[in-house]
Amino acid sequence: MVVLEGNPDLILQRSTLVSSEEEVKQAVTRVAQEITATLRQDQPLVLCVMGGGVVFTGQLLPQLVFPLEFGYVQATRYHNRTHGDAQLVWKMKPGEEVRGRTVLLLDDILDEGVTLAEIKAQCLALGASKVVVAVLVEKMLGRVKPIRADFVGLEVPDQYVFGCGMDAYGWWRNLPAIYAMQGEA
Ligand SMILES: O=P(O)(O)OC[C@H]1O[C@H](OP(=O)(O)OP(=O)(O)O)[C@H](O)[C@@H]1O
Ligand code: HPA
Repeated sequence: MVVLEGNPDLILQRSTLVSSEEEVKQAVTRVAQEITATLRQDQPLVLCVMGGGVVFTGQLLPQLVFPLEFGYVQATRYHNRTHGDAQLVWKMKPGEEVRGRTVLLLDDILDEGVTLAEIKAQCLALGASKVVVAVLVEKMLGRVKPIRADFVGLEVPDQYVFGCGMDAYGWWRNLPAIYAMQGEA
């Protein structure tokens, strides 16, 4: 069996393009327009879900033309692997600043939904008045998830995808397009 883990060049060689850079840009612009139409009066607190959310956030924020505040949370359950643990590990929890606010969570991918469901629940438990979720991509699993995203840029097939903030064994978050890793669901 070929080991892809420490071999970023091989990972990329053995992948297929899912969404081009242009498709990603268009999706981000559409999502920005949808969010603006919905939240422009809300003065939301926008929270990037680090680290995967960083590219989507960086592309989206300058296209949100209304007053907002910005911060981040960080949690992981994949640990640079291709399957997630049941348990989410918090690195930076939301704090008191969410109380009474409309919170907009920005992440790269809604896959099984465990991560965003837990972050949303945490924000609500801390007194957020509303939590809205936007993701660059949603993986089409064909089954019910514990959360639905309010805004979705692109739908991707049930394969392990990377690029645009999403890692492949820790590599390639920097790619401007989205790829599927061969042989990894
Ligand atoms: O919907 P789920 O199945 O819960 O998966 C989605 C989450 O998985 C990834 O995070 P990861 O745990 O890889 O941490 P990272 O952001 O540091 O990559 C991704 O950034 C999402 O936050
Ligand atoms: N790719 C990258 N990160 C992820 C994925 C994926 O398919 N699913 C959950 N986190």
